[in-house]
Amino acid sequence: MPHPDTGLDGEALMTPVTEIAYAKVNVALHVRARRDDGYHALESLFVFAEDGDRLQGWASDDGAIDLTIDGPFGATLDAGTDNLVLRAARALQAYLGEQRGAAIRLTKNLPVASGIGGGSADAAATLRLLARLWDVRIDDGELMALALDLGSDVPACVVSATQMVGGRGERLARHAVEGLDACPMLLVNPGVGVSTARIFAGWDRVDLGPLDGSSLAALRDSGRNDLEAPALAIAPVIGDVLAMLAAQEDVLLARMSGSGATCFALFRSDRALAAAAQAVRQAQPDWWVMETRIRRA
Ligand SMILES: C[C@@](CO)(OP(=O)(O)O)[C@H](O)COP(=O)(O)OP(=O)(O)OC[C@H]1O[C@@H](n2ccc(N)nc2=O)[C@H](O)[C@@H]1O
Ligand SMILES: Nc1ncnc2c1ncn2[C@@H]1O[C@H](COP(=O)(O)OP(=O)(O)O)[C@@H](O)[C@H]1O
Repeated sequence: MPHPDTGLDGEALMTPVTEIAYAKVNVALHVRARRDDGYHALESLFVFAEDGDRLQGWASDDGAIDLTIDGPFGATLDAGTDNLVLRAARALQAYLGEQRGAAIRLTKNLPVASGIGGGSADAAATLRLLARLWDVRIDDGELMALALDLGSDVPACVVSATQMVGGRGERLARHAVEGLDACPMLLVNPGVGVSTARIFAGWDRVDLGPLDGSSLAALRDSGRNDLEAPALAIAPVIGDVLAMLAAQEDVLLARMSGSGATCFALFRSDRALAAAAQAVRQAQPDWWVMETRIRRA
């Protein structure tokens, strides 16, 4: 069946509403404690890339949510009921208590299960998309509760701006750091998917202390990703990614994001970013590489 955006002759029929599910990066991620509910208490500085997955939506009045997936990583993801796009849409329908429908097209540009919150960003973008498509206004607190129910990272992804994040992901505070806005950023994934739950389970339960997010220098010198060690134990290739990024010219900071395996590097200039991207692609043609910038807070 043709998608609603094109007729049989390819002619445009309806203009979709579009949202970008911006890739999330943890500039630093301190794990402070294991909580009684099984989640971990975190302190993390979240930034978002200017790029990510793309969602397009068309309203329908039959109450059904129809999801199609394409894009470079589309084939690695199931459009079944567990998909976070469908879970988010169902959650919003239940909250509204009415069955408005939509056809959603997800263009999956981000690798799955890779520490840059692709699924969480998709869920958040779905909430934003459907609120626009159905023209509903949701109270901020209620929107955040809906989001948290879908995953720890989803509230921060709803905002998609630089934030200090605490709790298991529900405590959010906008947090500007000089030098981060629009900073050139490279994302590299060596092609291994890692399970977030498994990486948290490998944390050694040693609290190495709070996060100082007062400056880029503090984030670089005393910031950590406490999930790097358990992730390296499961996927040692992450060490190769980190070494390659750290060796690039004019790199400001290189680290793993989230539970991995994607690593990021921040650069002093667009030129340094382009040179590093080229070097990584040349050395490792099978790795996924994305050149982007940090979204302005
Ligand atoms: C590690 C982080 C850092 O931003 O990112 P990703 O690696 O997923 O991108 C997040 O905390 C991931 O958030 P999210 O991916 O939404 O996780 P959830 O679906 O809520 O939880 C998946 C599993 O991870 C563990 N988990 C998650 C969050 C948290 N604060 N403590 C945990 O222990 C739990 O075992 C949970 O069952
Ligand atoms: N739309 C989606 N995009 C990515 N992953 C999804 C999606 N829906 C469900 N998932 C599942 O969510 C899990 C976490 O995916 P993702 O958010 O990409 O990784 P991470 O939490 O490490 O950043 C994956 O195991 C995947 O199967």
